[in-house]
Amino acid sequence: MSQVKATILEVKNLTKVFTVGSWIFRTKIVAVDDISFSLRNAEIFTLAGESGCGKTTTARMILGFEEPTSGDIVFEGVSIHEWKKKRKEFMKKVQAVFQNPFEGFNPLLSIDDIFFETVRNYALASTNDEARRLIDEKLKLVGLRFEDINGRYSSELSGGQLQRALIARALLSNPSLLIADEPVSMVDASLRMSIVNLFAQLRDQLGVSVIYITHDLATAYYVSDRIAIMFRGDIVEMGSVERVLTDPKHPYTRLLRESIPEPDPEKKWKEEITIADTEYEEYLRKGCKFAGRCPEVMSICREEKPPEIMVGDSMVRCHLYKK
Ligand SMILES: Nc1ncnc2c1ncn2[C@@H]1O[C@H](COP(=O)(O)OP(=O)(O)OP(=O)(O)O)[C@@H](O)[C@H]1O
Repeated sequence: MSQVKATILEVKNLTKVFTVGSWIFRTKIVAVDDISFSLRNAEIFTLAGESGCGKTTTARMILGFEEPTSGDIVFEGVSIHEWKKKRKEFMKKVQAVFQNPFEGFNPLLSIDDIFFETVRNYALASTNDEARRLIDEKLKLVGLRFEDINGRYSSELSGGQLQRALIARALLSNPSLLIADEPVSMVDASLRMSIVNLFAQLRDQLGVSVIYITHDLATAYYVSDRIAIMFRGDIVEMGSVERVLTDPKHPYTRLLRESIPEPDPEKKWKEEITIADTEYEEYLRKGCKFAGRCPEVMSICREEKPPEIMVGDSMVRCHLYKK
């Protein structure tokens, strides 16, 4: 009998509006526009879409780094507003793995020191021996040994080794949720699959849930259970990865599957944001935000935002499927 897994995270009508531009030209960007999804225990859920669709902003709100404009996030049955009062406990349970492994460790400290510091910070062990055993155990899970990090600095490890070490450090506190934002886009192409595979292994061995954020539909297909495709702040399609990527319903998912751009390792978050006017328009469009590019556009698409429509077991936000 297949067991229904418990829900670990619920994202409810989450919205984030940024105001950008100079005082002469100010405009609003609805970076995340009323999105809802839930994540079950031991599930890998991918947020995919082009640059600027709101994936990272969603992750930052879940992690508590960004305040939602409206909506709620409920983790293990407790709202993030409540978790704010227990920040350290929350951070033990929800760990992040970011894109650039070279920025993940303080270059002035040896990696073993950083691991011991994390153990101390979260009070995860009462003796040095216990700390060492814990560190060994987590390194082993990601295919590293203590000798690989002992007395070594981040500049001495390869990108792949560093990303594994970052994942091992994230596991020290036995988190129930890992948020991995483009974790392999700066890792050598030949090593990407092995790192992505680690997430599946951690899900299966430890029951960890993972939010995997990526541009790369190939690794998403390989590793995820479910996927949400985002476009200009909206989730336009969501369902099992098998269904969404082999039989996409939304015209944007179809387009994305054919023309997914490579993640750009040079690209970093910039304080100053300049995007083309047409893109601003897309964020603020009142009907379907994809209407301007959709090969199957109808007049209603420019007028009304499509509702969430269930097609089989998946959700599609597209007027084509209105009954
Ligand atoms: N702090 C901020 N201030 C103003 N605008 C922001 C801020 N953070 C994000 N944005 C804007 O919100 C939109 C969504 O950005 P976000 O980084 O969430 O997208 P993304 O899908 O993760 O893209 P990428 O893959 O490039 O990181 C973009 O237009 C971005 O420029």
